[in-house]
Amino acid sequence: MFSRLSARLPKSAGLFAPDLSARLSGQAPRYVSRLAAGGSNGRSMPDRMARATPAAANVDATLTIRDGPVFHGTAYGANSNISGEAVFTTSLVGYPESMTDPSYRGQILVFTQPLIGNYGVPSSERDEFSLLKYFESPHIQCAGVVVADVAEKYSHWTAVESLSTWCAREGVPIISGVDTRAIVTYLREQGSSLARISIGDEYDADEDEGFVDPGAINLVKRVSTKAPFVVSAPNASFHIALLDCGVKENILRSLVSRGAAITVFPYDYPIHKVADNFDGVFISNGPGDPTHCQETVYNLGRLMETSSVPIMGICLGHQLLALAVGAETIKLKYGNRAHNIPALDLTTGQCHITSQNHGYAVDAGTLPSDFKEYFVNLNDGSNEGMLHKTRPIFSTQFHPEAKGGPMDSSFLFDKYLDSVKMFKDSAKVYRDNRPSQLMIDILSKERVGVEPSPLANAA
Ligand SMILES: NC(=O)CC[C@H](N)C(=O)O
Repeated sequence: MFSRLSARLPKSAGLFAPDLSARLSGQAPRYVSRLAAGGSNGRSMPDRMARATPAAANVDATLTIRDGPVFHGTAYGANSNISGEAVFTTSLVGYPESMTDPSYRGQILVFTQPLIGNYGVPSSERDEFSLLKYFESPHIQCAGVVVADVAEKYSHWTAVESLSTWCAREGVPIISGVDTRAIVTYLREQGSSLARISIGDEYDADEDEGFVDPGAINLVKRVSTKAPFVVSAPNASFHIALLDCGVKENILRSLVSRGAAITVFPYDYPIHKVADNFDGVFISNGPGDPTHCQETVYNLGRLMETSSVPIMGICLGHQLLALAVGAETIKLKYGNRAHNIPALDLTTGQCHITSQNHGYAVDAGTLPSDFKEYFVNLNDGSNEGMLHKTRPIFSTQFHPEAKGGPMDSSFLFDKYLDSVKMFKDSAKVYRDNRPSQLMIDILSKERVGVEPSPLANAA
């Protein structure tokens, strides 16, 4: 496998030559870019769904970073030209989980781990709660994949197909045989950037309109369920309303495996109007810029004003809750995407190794006086959570459900559900015959009307 990698590298290095010795000596790396030549040729990106066929063997692929370098490699996966925001992840394993995480919608995922695909791709098997066992949503969510060396041969007891076959079926291209060290060096220094993967010999070097900016789209709308559905443990003893901004299966599993019933609502559902029928409200992870979800921010503000229900949010859910209480979010230069990021619990002094995938963060300095910072990132000092000083409301920027990643912080689901149980027990109204109980029987048991990822790039 590595022999093929090194066979491809000289070609890539000829087009893009980061001077690593200069970098080691502390000077800025030099990039040789082909962007200087050529103008727009007016060719637009072909519709990705129309070309969702496997890339032929030994076909060239190009990764073009807007206003940046161009990398040439080999095409795998789908024969599709795509565009998105190039971001990198330093996770070593968990590519099926990351690629199906709706928070990656519209992004080109660059793996720093040089070999991806070696344990193949598992099946769409479901567990006892009807949740996907091995994926975080039913489809690949990222727009494209960049990897130094894609493994065509795979081996694992859960594997049913190769990474390349899976991507071809899902309309997602892979570019391999590129120097991901150089790409990640660029993204770290310039920040997450718009980019394109083009298959075949031709590519548009600087056609601006060919770059789709997922930051300008309400991606949450694309990944959220279109109608409420229910996930429930048998004999569930409490009922949670979850706002689906792109929820990962393992968030649902983390709640139902602890005895919850969950009604999952579309992200813009007026949750404040139904919260009284539930024992807790949960806000999920999701893609894109949190400021695009103004309706959700408004609804959450009303919820916190009108109800004392326990609330927990994860990642985008954390950012939306923060916006709802008047705090601000910022875009990070290149974000945090990894499975080993240290977050310090400011209430205990304990450090937890966390799973993360985000490009935005809450500005802790803007939190209102009734909230305090809960966790802080020990790598870059960014905010990792907030906690209401007196009420059962908290949220985290990292992912306590992991998948992939370490389970250090899964205790936060117990903490949340303890407050849910306490709230239920202390409620003055008898809560077991509420309309929400009926919903468990009549609602769909799966996400409703969610578009597969390739449509994210359609006009
Ligand atoms: N995982 C998430 O929920 C990501 C949140 C948000 N889209 C961000 O990038 O910051």
